[in-house]
Amino acid sequence: MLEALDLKKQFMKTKAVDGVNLFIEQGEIVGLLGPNGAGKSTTISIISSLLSPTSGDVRFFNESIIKQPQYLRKHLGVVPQEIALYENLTAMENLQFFGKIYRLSSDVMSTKIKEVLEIIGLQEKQHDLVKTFSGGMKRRLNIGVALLHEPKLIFMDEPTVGIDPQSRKYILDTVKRLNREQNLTILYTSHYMEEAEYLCDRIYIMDQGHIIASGNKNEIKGILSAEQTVVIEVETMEETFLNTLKDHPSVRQIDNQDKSVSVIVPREIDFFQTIINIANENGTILKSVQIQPPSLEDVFLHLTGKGLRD
Ligand SMILES: Nc1ncnc2c1ncn2[C@@H]1O[C@H](COP(=O)(O)OP(=O)(O)OP(=O)(O)O)[C@@H](O)[C@H]1O
Repeated sequence: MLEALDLKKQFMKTKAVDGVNLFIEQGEIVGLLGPNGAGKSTTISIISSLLSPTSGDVRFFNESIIKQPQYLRKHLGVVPQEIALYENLTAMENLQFFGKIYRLSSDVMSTKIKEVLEIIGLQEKQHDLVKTFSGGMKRRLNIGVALLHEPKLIFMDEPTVGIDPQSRKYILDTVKRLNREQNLTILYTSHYMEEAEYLCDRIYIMDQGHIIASGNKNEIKGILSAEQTVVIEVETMEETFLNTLKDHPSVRQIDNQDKSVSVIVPREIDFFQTIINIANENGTILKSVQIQPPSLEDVFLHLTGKGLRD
């Protein structure tokens, strides 16, 4: 359906996008994941035809969108990272305003607005001013605007940033439902690996302008198939415990959050006794030690050396 071929975008000295190749098949939910500044938003702007690449091409149903963006624009909905709504208008007035921009006839507009309000669950708030909405409700309306002209393809740029867990779940379930029931194709960018695990058929992981891994969830986790994650919960921990683990020759990666430490070590190694010894020698009281298969977050850490939310 859509293909990006060797995309590059340079802003002065910054190579924001540096040779990105990706494709999206009809009916898929594709994840584009990466930390801040990885180049996700720039990639989305280019493949939405809002920004020209320094070089490379984007094809929508085999036609270059760089020469002919109109066909893509007709069939594409974009949910931008920044909320793009009029605060002093009601939800209904916002939808009507954007409906006019899409040049919907008044009959089509009222049917579509009704449908969209139901999808985003804001029927009861349709006459309320947007400035009275919570962050989650604004995000939902932002999605509603992108659905008005019945797009075939939708790009969502971190639609769950900064909202409460209930709205987040609502948005994730709406994305799944739109894909399943309306065969909407979705490109979804996020910092959250668990969202990608829940939603996406295929995933691209991006860092510093490059795609550093791609595939379905199992293929990506397979990158760490020779390794295991040991999750250590502690009652109390001395700094030397962490430092000794960090310096241990079998430890490939270590991540510490509060009273939990997770280390990636080769699968064939029995690390259990080693951890107990290091804890005893460094005044650390263990609560539990568990061995887990690698998560997508572990793969990310392994590939980039940093957490997705760093
Ligand atoms: N208009 C611009 N002018 C100059 N530099 C830019 C511009 N837009 C983006 N950049 C730089 O390009 C790089 C990639 O930015 P981009 O916003 O695409 O990343 P991102 O992965 O979407 O990050 P985030 O998750 O924070 O939105 C960053 O170093 C950013 O500072």
